[in-house]
Amino acid sequence: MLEMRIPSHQLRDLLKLYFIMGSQNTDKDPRFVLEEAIQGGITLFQFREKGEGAKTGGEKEELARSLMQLCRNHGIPFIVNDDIDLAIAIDADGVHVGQDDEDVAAVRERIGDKILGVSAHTLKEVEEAIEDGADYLGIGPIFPTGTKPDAKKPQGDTLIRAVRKEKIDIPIVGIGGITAENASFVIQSGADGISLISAISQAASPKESSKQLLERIMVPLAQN
Ligand SMILES: Cc1ncsc1CCOP(=O)(O)O
Ligand SMILES: C=C1C=NC(C)=NC1=N
Ligand SMILES: [Mg+2]
Repeated sequence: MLEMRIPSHQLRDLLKLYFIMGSQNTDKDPRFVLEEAIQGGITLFQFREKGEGAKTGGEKEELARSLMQLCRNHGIPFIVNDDIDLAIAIDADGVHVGQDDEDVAAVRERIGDKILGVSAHTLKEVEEAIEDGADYLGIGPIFPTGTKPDAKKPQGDTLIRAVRKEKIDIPIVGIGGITAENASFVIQSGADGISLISAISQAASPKESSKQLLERIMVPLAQN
């Protein structure tokens, strides 16, 4: 059937509480963690099986399918990080790519109208990503993070504010070291949501942590 790119307002709602996880980000069963996070109110999920201890090949695909099913049971879109082949093979709802991954325009060509997220660290990268067909941007790291060893220098809200100052209103999610304590700061900078890994994947209760994060951003979101 005729498909179309997701409308920005719909995507903004999805980006509110964007949980990202791979099996390497938790000592628990990732399926349990995701189910809890969904119960706690996450609005979008990204499967990011990458780095030390990550699964590969068939094991990775099997976990992806299992986590995607949990999302599908609750109407949560399922995004795959970096691995375009996997995203297409399992018919995921979208992909997220970084600056060192496949060329964004080429990815857009391959995935059709699926959701396409791009990481950006400078205004130039922001403008290029938009030109190449990105639906949303992941901007960060906002704060220091221990989760991504090769993360760039933390930039606070500088770039998000600069983008909004340029009247560029593409959906934006902040990322990097985000917790319940600093979540509102990210929204106040002009982001449409927060994306994070350890604040939920390493929480004693992923469900309670998700709930608390959502509570912390509701008011700031209403003021944007
Ligand atoms: C994938 C990624 N990109 C920039 S920082 C980061 C890791 C975010 O993990 P955490 O939310 O645990 O800081
Ligand atoms: C690096 C990333 C930046 N932003 C998002 C949303 N996901 C990522 N994997
Ligand atoms: Mg990447």
